[in-house]
Amino acid sequence: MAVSVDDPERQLYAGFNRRRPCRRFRGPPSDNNRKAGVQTAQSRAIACGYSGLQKRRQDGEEGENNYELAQAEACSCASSLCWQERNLHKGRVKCVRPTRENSIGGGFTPTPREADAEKKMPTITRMFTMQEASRHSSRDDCWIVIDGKVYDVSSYLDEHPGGDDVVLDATGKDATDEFEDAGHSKEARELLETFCIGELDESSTAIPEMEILSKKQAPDYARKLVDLSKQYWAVPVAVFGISVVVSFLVLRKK
Ligand code: HEM
Repeated sequence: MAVSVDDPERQLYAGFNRRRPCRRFRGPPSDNNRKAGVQTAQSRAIACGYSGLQKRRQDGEEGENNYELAQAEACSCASSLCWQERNLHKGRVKCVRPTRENSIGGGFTPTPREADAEKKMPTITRMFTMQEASRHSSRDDCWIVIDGKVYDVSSYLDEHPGGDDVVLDATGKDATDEFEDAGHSKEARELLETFCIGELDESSTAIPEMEILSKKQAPDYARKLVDLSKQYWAVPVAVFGISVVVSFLVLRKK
C-alpha cells in the first residue's frame, strides 16, 4: 500500500501493520475483538508511537530512523497491552512481553511486584553546582533551579504562557521565588517535573564563596603585616637616630 509521506500517522499505521507485533492488532477487528476493546488498544498503541514521534520532532532529534523508532514504540506498546490483557484472550494469543531495555516508548509496564522493587532501589541523581547551572542561560540551552532541583526547560521556552523572557531572567540563580510568585497551577508543577535533570549540589556552593572571600582577604592581611613590621623596625631606628643626635650634641658642648 502506497502511503503519502506527508501523512505521518498513516505511515506509522502502515509500518506498524507490516511489523505485525501481535495477531490481535492486525486488520479490522472481529466482532469478538471489538467487544474485547481491541480497536481501542490498537489506537492506544499507535498513539504511543505517535507521541514518541512528536516528542523527537519537538526535541529536534528527528533522524532517518524516526518512523522505525515510532513503529517499534507502537509495537512494544501493543505487546504490552496484549500482555496486560492476555486473560481476555484465554492465552490463545502469544505476545512477547516488552522489557524496560527494549521498550523505547511507554510499552513497558512493570508488574506491581516489579514496581515495588524499583521503588526500593536507590536512584542515581545527577548533582549540579549553581555555577554549572548558570552556564546554561541562553534561549537554546536554558536551565533553571527551583526548590533545590535543576530543570532543563530549553524545549519549553517557546511554549511558556508567561513568555520566554521571564524564564530566561530566572536562570543562574535560585528561581523558587519567581516560580512561586507567578502562582503556577498544579498542571504547571507536574509539567515542570518532566524537565528535571538533577539536583542542586548545595554543599559545593560554600566552597567557591569561601575561596573568593579568602582571595579578597589575602592582600589585606599581607599589607597589614608589612605595615606592622614597618612600625616595629621604625621604633629601634628612631631610638638609634635620636641617641646619635643627642650624643653628637653632647660631644659638641664638651
Ligand atoms: C521561574 C521562572 C518562571 C516565571 C517567572 C514564570 C512566570 C509565569 C507567568 C507570569 C505566567 C502567567 C502567564 C499569563 O497568565 O499570561 C506563567 C504561566 C505558566 N507557566 Fe510559568 N514561569 C516560570 C517558569 C515556568 C516553568 C519552568 C514552567 C514549566 C516547565 C512553567 C509553566 C507555566 C504554565 C503551564 C503556565 C500557565 C498557567 C498555569 O498553568 O499555571 N513556568 N508563568
